[in-house]
Amino acid sequence: MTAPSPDIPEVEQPPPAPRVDSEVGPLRTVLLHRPGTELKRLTPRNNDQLLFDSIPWVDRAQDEHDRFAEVLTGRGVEVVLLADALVAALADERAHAAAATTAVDRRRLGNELGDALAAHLSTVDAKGLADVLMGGMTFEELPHAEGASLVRRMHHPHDFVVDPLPNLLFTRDSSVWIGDRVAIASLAMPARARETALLDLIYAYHPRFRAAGRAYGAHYAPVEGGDVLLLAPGVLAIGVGERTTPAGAESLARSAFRDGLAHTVLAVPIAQDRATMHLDTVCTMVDRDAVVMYPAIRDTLQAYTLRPESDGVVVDGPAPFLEAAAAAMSIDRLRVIHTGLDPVTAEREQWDDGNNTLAVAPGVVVAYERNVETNARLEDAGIEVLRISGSELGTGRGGPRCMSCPITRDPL
Ligand SMILES: NC(=[NH2+])NCCC[C@H](N)C(=O)O
Repeated sequence: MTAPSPDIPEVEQPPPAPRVDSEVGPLRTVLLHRPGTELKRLTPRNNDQLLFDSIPWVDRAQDEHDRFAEVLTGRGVEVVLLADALVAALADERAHAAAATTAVDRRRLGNELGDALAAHLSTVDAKGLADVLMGGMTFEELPHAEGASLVRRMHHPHDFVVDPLPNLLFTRDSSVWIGDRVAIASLAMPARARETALLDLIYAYHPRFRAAGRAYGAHYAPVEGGDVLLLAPGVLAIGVGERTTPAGAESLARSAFRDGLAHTVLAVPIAQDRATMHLDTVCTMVDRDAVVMYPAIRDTLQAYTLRPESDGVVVDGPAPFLEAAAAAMSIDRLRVIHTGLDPVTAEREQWDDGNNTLAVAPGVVVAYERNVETNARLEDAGIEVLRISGSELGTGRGGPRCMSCPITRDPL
C-alpha cells in the first residue's frame, strides 16, 4: 500500500446514492439490525406472540450477527445499523416528538398514564428514546409519577408499557428499496406493526435518507419486504400468503407502475403457513438468471402477471411461476439450482432458511452454515457460498436475506 501523499488532502467519498434494481447486483450498502435488549424481553410466555420459536441466547446471537456484518464488510459492503440510523434521525426534534407519540398506546394505558409516558419520553435523549422504541419498556421501568393509577396498580411489573420489537432483526421486511425509492412496509402481524413507525422516522429525518422518494407510502394493505423479489430491473415478484395480501400486492404494483419502477409484477401465491411466511423462505436469487428454490414447490408455484395499462392494470394467469418469470425477465429460462434433496432433508433445511440466501454479487451468496446439503448443491452449481452460523439468530425464523435490507446495489 502506498502512503497518501502529504500534499493531496484525502477526499471523503460521499456514500453511494440509494438504488436497488435487482436481487444480485453487487451489494454496496445494506441496513442491518444488531439484536439488543429487545431479544432479552423474550420469555416462554411471550415468544409465540412475538414470533420467535424459542428463547435466543442473546450474547451469542450478537456474536453471530457481528460475524454476519463482518462477512459483508469483508466483501466491501457498507453496513448501516438500524439503531445508529434511528438515533441520528431522532436528533431532529420533530422526529423526537413524533417518535414519542408512536410509542404511547392509549388503548393500553388510558389517557392519564399515556400523558405521563409522553411527558417522560419527551425528556429522554435520542439514544434513550431509541432504546425504548426498540427494546420496549415495562411498568416496573416506568418512572414513578404522582397520584394514584389503577392501570399501574393492576398491571404486573413485567407487563409492557411499550412492547419490544424483537423482529427488528429482520430488516428485510420493514422497508424495501425499489429503484431509487423506498417503500415502508405495512406489516401484517401485530407484534411487528410498530416497526413501520421506526423506519418511517429513519427515512424521513436521517440526513442521508430524507431526500429519498417514497413508493407505496400511503397504502395500508399488508406488504412485507420478505415477499418482494426484484427479479430483474423492472420486474418484481410479490409473494401473497401469510403476510402480504392480494390488496397489498396490487397496491404496491400500482404504485411501482405509476412511478415507472416496474413494467411487470408477478403476484405469487404461497401457502399461508409459518414455514413459508414470505416468498423468500422458499425462493431467493443466487445469480442473474438463477434461483435456489424449495424443491417441493418447484413445479407447483404459480404467478399472476400484472402489467400497467393506460388507466389501470391488466392481470393475466395464473401460469407456472418459472415460465412467467422468464418471460417477464426476457430470458429463455430461469435456472433453478437443483438441490436434489430427499424430501425430509429438504423440509428441514427449508425450515432452517436454507433457501433464504443473500446475494452480495451475482453467484456469491451468504447462507447459514447449518444447511449443509443445500449449500453443497449450490457450490456444485458454481455458486460461491459465504457461510455464517445462525443457531441463535435462526430462532426468529429468518436467514441472511431476512436480516438485510439492501439500500444500494450496483447495476447488473
Ligand atoms: N423475510 C423473512 N423471511 N423474514 C422472516 C421474519 C421472521 C419473523 N420472526 C416474523 O415472523 O415475522
